[in-house]
Amino acid sequence: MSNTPAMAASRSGCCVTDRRYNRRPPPHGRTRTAAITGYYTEQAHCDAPQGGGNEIVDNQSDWIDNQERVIDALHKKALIMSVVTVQLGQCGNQVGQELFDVICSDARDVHRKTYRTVSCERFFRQTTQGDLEARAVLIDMEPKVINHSMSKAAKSGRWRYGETSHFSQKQGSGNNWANGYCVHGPRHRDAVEELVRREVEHCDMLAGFIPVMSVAGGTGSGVGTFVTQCLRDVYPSSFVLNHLTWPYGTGEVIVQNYNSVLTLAHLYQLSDAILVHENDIVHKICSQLLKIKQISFSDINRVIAHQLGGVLQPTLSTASCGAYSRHPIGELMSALACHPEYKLLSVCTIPQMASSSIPFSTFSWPALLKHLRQMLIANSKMEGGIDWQVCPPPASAGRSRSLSAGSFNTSLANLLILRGKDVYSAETGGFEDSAIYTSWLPPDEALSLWKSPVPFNKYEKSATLVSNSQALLRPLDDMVRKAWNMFASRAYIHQYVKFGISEEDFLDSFTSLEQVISSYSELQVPQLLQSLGVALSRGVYDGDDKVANHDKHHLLKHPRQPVVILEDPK
Ligand SMILES: Nc1nc2c(ncn2[C@@H]2O[C@H](COP(=O)(O)OP(=O)(O)OP(=O)(O)O)[C@@H](O)[C@H]2O)c(=O)[nH]1
Repeated sequence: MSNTPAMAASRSGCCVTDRRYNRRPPPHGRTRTAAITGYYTEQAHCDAPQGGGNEIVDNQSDWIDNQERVIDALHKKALIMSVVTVQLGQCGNQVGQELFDVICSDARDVHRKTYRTVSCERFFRQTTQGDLEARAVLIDMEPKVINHSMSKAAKSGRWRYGETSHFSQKQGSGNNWANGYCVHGPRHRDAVEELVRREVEHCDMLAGFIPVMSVAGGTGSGVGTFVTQCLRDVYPSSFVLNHLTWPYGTGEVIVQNYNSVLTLAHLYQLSDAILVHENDIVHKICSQLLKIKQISFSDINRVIAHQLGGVLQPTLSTASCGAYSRHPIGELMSALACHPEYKLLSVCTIPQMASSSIPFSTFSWPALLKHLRQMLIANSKMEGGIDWQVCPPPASAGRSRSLSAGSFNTSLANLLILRGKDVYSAETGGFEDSAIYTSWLPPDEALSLWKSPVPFNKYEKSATLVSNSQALLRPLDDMVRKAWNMFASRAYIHQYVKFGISEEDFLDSFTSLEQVISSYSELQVPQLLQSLGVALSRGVYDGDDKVANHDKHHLLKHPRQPVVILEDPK
C-alpha cells in the first residue's frame, strides 16, 4: 500500500490541501478581520452572511459570537465528517473511554453551538431519544474491561457506547502478539468487520478510523494490527490514524519489546500515521505537573485523553476556509507531512496542572509558546525540567549529532494547535524558525497552525503541538535494542513460532524498524554530507552500501551497534 502524502490527502474523496503541493492562497484581498486574525481566507468572507466577520470587533466575546455566526453559516452548507474509533485490548478500551469522556464534557461545557455540534457529530451519533452514542467499536479477548468501560460511560449520564458495538471473548491473548495477530484476529475477522461496517454506515461522511491500543500486550498489539490490516483492505480510501500507548521502559510484560517491534513494523506498512503516548512520560506528567500521589491508569489515561482531545476537537485551519475543519484526520496527515518513512507523531500540551489550580492561574501566550518551543527543540515532552541550554545549531555550522540527552530535536513538520482567549494575538513566529526543521520543506510549509477561540477542557488558553520529528527516536531505538538483545539469545521465540510467526518474520520487523530509525536519524545529517552522497546509516558506516546495514542477513551477522556520532569533515 503506497502512502504518499498526495495519495493520503486524496483518501476519502476529501479535498484536503496537501500543503507541499498547493501553497496557501496569497494574502491580498483580505478583509480587516482577516488582517487582525491573519487567519481567515477570502472564501470565508465570501460565504459569510452580511456583516458576519467583516468588521473589526474589539471585544473578544463579541468577536467569538460573530465568528460563530460565520462558522455556523458555513456549516449549514457542509456535512460534518465523522471518525470511527476502534478500541482494542485493555489499554485501548480504557484510553478510548477517557477520550470520549473528555471530548463529550468539553463539547457540553462550551456555550458555542457550532463547536458543540461539530464535535458531537465527529465523535458521537444521536439516538432517536437524543442520547449520544460514541462512534466506537470495542474489541477485547476478555469481557471485563469492555464491561467496565461501557458502564463507566453510561454512568456519566452524558454519553454511552452502543449496546451492540462490542466484541469480546473469554480469554485474552496472553501478552503474545502472535496469538492476537495469527489466531484471534483471523478467527474473529467477520464479527469485527461487521461491527465496523455498522458503525461506518451510521456516518454521513467518514473521515477515517482511529484504532486505539497498546503495543505491549497481545490483544491490542496483535489483534489491533490485524484489525488495522482489515480496515486497510476493506476501506482502502479511508485514513487510518493509529493511537499507540508505549509501555513503561521497565514494563510488566517480559516480551513487551517483541510485541512492540512486531506491532510497529507492521503498522508502519498499514497506517497513515502513528500517534504515540509513552507511559513513562505521561506518568511523570501525573506526578510532577498534576501532583498525583498514587497514580492509576485512569489518571494516565485522562492525560492522554486531554492531549488527544486538544488535537481532535474542532479548530479552524488555513485550509478550512473559515469553517471548523471538516476533515480532522486528513488535514492532520497533510499538515504533518506523513510519509511512508516518517509516520511517527508525538504530542505535547501546555499548560497541564491539577484542576484545583486552574482557576487560580493566569496564562500568557508568549510564555506558553516560549515553553512549548523549548519543549520541542529540547525534546522535553512536559514543561518542567526543560533543558534551556539546547538551541538550534547555526544553519551553516557542521553539527555533531547523537541521540544522547540534551541533543537538538530536528523536526520534519509540526502542527501547532492553539485554543482559547486571545488566540489570534498569539505570536507563533518562533515555530517558523527554519533552524528547527530539516531543509526538505520550506519552514512555512513545515509548520501548520490550527486555532480555535473556544477554550479547551477548562483551560482558558492551551497549546498542543503534534510533531513529526526525532522526538520518538530514542525510545524507539531503546525498544528495538532491547528486543534485539533478547532475540539474539532466541529467548521466548518458540512462543511466537508456535502461533505461526517465524524468526524470519522477526528479522523482517527488525529490518524495517532499523530503516525507520535510520530515516529519522538522517533528519539531522548535515546538508554537506547529504550532498556529497555519503552513505550514512545508523550504527554502522558501511562503505558505500547503505542498504547493507538494513539487510536482515547483515543484521544477523552484525549485532546492533550503539549510535555513532557523526562529525562534519572539515
Ligand atoms: N496508558 C495505559 N496503559 C495501559 C493501560 N492498560 C494497560 N496498559 C499498558 O498496556 C500494556 C499491556 O497491554 P494491555 O492493553 O493490558 O494488553 P491487551 O492488549 O489487553 O492484551 P492481552 O492482555 O494479552 O489480552 C502494558 O504496557 C501496560 O502498561 C491503560 O489503561 N492505560
